[in-house]
Amino acid sequence: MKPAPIAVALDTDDIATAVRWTGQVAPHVSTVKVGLELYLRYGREVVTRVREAGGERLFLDLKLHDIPATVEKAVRAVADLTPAYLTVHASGGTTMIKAAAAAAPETKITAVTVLTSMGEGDLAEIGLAGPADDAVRRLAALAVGAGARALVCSPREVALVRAEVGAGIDLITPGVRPAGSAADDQTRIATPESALAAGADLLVIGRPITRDSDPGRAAAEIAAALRAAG
Ligand SMILES: O=C(O)c1cc(=O)[nH]c(=O)n1[C@@H]1O[C@H](COP(=O)(O)O)[C@@H](O)[C@H]1O
Repeated sequence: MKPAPIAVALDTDDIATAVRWTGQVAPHVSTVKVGLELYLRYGREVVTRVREAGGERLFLDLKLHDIPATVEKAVRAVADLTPAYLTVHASGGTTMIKAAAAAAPETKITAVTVLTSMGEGDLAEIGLAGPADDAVRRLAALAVGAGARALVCSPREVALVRAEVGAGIDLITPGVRPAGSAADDQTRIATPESALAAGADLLVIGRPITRDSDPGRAAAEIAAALRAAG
């Protein structure tokens, strides 16, 4: 069976746990995501170990955001790991995103628009009053213009981002919660089925899978629900 378009967020500070989760979920999902918690502790070793455990297609979520020269060198430092996706913050601007894209031609530089944890109050506090939509749309257009080949936004903005950037750009949505699952620190959320129906290409799902007593079963259930809905 074709694996579901899900990237499981391996958010743990323990490499053995990340390897175990990967073995459990890999038969059911297309991608695994290594983020800051794991990468900052173990570096490239974790990428090797996760791949050995079956997590061949890698989403490296380092959310880079710095001056263009520094981001370019940081991207170059991990380019040989050939992640399918590598994140930068879209708010780093055009020159920074261009530098990232030039440094890793084989990887889809993935621009994070507005974090899915941010609600209207958080946005107002940093000077982005109103719903997230406008900022997400603006940052999405800027990032694609600068060479980003994938975007991260919440499931609630997928349709408007697709209308803005068209086909050919991968739209990736965290903030995914199966019905009845705790929201945790996520604010702009939707169910897996509705994120996919809205046009997402890849759903990032962490705790609803990894917190389960059987992450393999949890991933298989969400994958089956997506197949049934599609
Ligand atoms: O870039 C990301 O992956 C990301 C962007 C964003 O806006 N929101 C967001 O939650 N993420 C990541 O997606 C994952 C979501 O995990 P859960 O909330 O446990 O499903 C975490 O690893 C976050 O770092």
